[in-house]
Amino acid sequence: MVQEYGAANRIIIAGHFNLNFLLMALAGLKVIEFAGLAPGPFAGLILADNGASVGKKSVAINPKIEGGKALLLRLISEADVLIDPYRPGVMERLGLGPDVFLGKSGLNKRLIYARMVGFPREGPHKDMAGHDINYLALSGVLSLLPGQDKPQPPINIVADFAGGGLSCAMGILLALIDRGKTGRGQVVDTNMVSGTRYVSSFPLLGLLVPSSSMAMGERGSRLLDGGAPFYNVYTCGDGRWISVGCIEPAFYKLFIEQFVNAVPTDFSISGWRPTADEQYNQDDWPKLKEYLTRGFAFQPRDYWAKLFHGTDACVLPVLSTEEAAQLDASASSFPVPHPRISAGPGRWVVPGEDSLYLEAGQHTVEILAGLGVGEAQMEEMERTGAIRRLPLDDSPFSPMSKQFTLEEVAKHNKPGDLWLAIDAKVYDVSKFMNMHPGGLSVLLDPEVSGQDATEAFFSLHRAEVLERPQYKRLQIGVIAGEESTIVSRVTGELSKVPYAEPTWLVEGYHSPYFTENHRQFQKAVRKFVDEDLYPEAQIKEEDGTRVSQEIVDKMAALNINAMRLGPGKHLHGLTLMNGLLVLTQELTRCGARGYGDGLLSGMVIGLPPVLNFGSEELKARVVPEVFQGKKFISLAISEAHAGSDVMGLQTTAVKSEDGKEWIINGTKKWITNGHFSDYFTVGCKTEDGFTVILVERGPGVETKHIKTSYSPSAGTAYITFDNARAPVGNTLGEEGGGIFVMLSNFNHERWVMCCGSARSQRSVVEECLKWSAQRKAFGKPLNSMAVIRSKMAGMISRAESAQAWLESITYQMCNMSYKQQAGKLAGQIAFLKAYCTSSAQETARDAVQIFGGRGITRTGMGRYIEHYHRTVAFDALLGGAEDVLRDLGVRQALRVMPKDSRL
Ligand code: HEM
Repeated sequence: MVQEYGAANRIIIAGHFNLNFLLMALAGLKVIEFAGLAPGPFAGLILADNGASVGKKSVAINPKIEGGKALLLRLISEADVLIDPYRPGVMERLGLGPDVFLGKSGLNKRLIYARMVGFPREGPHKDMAGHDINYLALSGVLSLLPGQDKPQPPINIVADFAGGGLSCAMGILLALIDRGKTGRGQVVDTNMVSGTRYVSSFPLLGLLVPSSSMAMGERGSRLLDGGAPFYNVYTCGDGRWISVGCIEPAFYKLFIEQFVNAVPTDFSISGWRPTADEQYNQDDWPKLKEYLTRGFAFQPRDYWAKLFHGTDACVLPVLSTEEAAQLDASASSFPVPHPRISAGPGRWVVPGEDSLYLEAGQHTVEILAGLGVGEAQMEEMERTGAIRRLPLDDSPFSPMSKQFTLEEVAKHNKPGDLWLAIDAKVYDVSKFMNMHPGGLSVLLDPEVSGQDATEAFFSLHRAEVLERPQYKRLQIGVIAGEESTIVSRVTGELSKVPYAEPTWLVEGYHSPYFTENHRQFQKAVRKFVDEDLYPEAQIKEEDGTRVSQEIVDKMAALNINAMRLGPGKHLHGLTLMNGLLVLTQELTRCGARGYGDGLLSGMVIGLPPVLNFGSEELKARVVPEVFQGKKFISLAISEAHAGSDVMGLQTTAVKSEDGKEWIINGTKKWITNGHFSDYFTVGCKTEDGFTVILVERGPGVETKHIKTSYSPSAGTAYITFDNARAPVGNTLGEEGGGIFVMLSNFNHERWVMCCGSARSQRSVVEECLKWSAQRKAFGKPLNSMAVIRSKMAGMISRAESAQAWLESITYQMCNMSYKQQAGKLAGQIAFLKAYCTSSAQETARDAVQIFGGRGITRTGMGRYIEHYHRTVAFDALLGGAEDVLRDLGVRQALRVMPKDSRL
């Protein structure tokens, strides 16, 4: 079926019907991209990255069939932009040319009809096939490019992506601006030959100016094409490369003097050594080139990179793509969209693994359903060939409906024709086998190829592997008469594994604290976590980008943001979902520690001082927009100089001469969410002692990412305040009374951390129980060994006692005022937090022992355990280090010791 659909008939829709990306530049824009080769999708990607969609969706429609064409007309009539990547005439022949939409009685006069062809639309090559290299050739630009004997193409970057895709996207943006003024759409015409010439304007114009570097010399002998020795790439001692680009005499001087110093003193080219003032003496260039070529070979690349780092010598290492990805703040292998637009820093959606594999027709059902096309109509259209949709599990077209016997499967046991059965499902891995991350040989093993490989599979993969779309579609049917028995995560449901849920959620147990309402509430939050939060958390923890605005908006709509601050006046008038403990514990289940903190934990600890100690005017301005997820806040207390020791802080705030503003100077470190915060609740040293002030991002406030052991998704920042200003009205609490502001905050912060820690210990218990049951060692399941069971006993006891103590303290909190809590519970909470985090570390260590090598591997079976173990120390430090808290607890107790007590 797939093959019947030629490229010209497939449609990619980069647009979503119900999106609400208010903060992104192209929010709500619906783009229809007819599937083509690289440049069209790139133009679509640029639009999608800026808000036109959450990633692309694919619908497969055949426009040559009656119903298909009608559908297309409808879709395009509702679109803002259409991207046509076909040769001239194709769209017209399909009856979908620009006139149909933009003409006199056109169907969509606001449509921006972007067309992209290789050769100029009117020229002599217009009907010919071609590729990047041909467009480059015809543009004249290829003749300028370096390469021995003949020019070499610089992959397909210039014509396809710069001259084609990028130009096309720019044309669309220009047309959108124009539409904003006139209300009318128009045709945007891009061809890659002219586009290439345009992006090459400067070199091409340079050729016309006799004195320019482009006009001097032949290809390969010019300033920027490898001719100049000081603008070149050299191979270093370790075989890696370094780039040199010091064109300006001042930069060259810096470079050459340092270089000559770095090579052995007796090194020369037959007695010749370069000098700083002979840079442009072309007669010396061959000698200079040889000098640099041999000179760079004395040392490895990174030696040179370090030597010139931070200087103006313009010498930088040629990084591999992997190294370059690491340098990116997000350390993402997927390039982050560019340019960044300050209105929404980092608020784009980086495609996850799923959207890297877009299959024609993957979203046909979703998109047509959005148009109101019913199942019966879709079925009919599929029958006539007007549409193609990918099978869905529960549709009659699902592979579930195709049945095979194990004997039939066994016939497909060779390279190129390889099937296997896993958990009563049949997979055709013929095409996948060469890409299998575990290698080809394991799949060709006689015990596996054509066989029921369930046991082999589950001892090496997490069940969720088969749920990823790119693997799910390998399934071609089921084994007749057999039923799947393996359950991985059942979205929204409680786990059946013992101790995987707190007792109040387990059937047959009772609780003095929780009611049916709480259970209902838990169910609602779990659904949100499993369906929306978990998938995004897994992607973003890896790619390091922050929580999406879509999730923030959803949490705002559910009033989750407001609820996370616990009971109080701020909840008045909001649609309430009860139970902060429940909420916090469920959110922890997103299973991604950095992302979890990125999920506005800055608000959880940074906003209460505003709520409880801010002026009415300040609260009215700040609180609603933070709850609505429009602005972000963080708590900025700790410094490189002082962490748990609040009185040792060095950031100062002094009043301006007119007494109206605070002027703040100093630095803050490890500020969760700081990198994307608009507000900072800052602890400052003032004349009267310690004062907390709300500072808004503005002049004098800079934030930098700190690379910690968890994901940059948390936005952990180093903040500098250089004469930053805040109105005196932004003071939280009394001047000099900061310690009281913080004390009431500490209880809340620590208690929240206990909720998270107790819940994640439980998740580790679940992982270990499952793994020790399915993993065989020495011929028996791991859990048949007493040492393993003993470790499990410790883990379970710790998780249960943390939860029980937490529930008891929470009950006390519910029945005490903040003031009473400060007196009676600060010590209890401090002890609990220290207990939670120390037991968490013990549990993490034991879990790694149980998982073995997998427990230190970031992908595969042990990935949660690896993640947990790597990030568990955060809790033990944030909100007060363990020893400090324990001591605080004892000191609090000593304070209330009866003076007259004797043994
Ligand atoms: C539809 C079938 C299969 C799919 C989609 C699949 C997919 C994968 C993936 C994604 C990985 C990377 C590890 C991870 O991230 O979890 C992997 C690893 C591996 N696979 Fe498969 N696999 C399949 C079948 C099998 C079978 C039947 C075997 C039989 C022995 C096998 C043996 C392995 C091995 C040995 C590894 C390396 C495990 C490690 O590094 O610990 N795979 N596979």
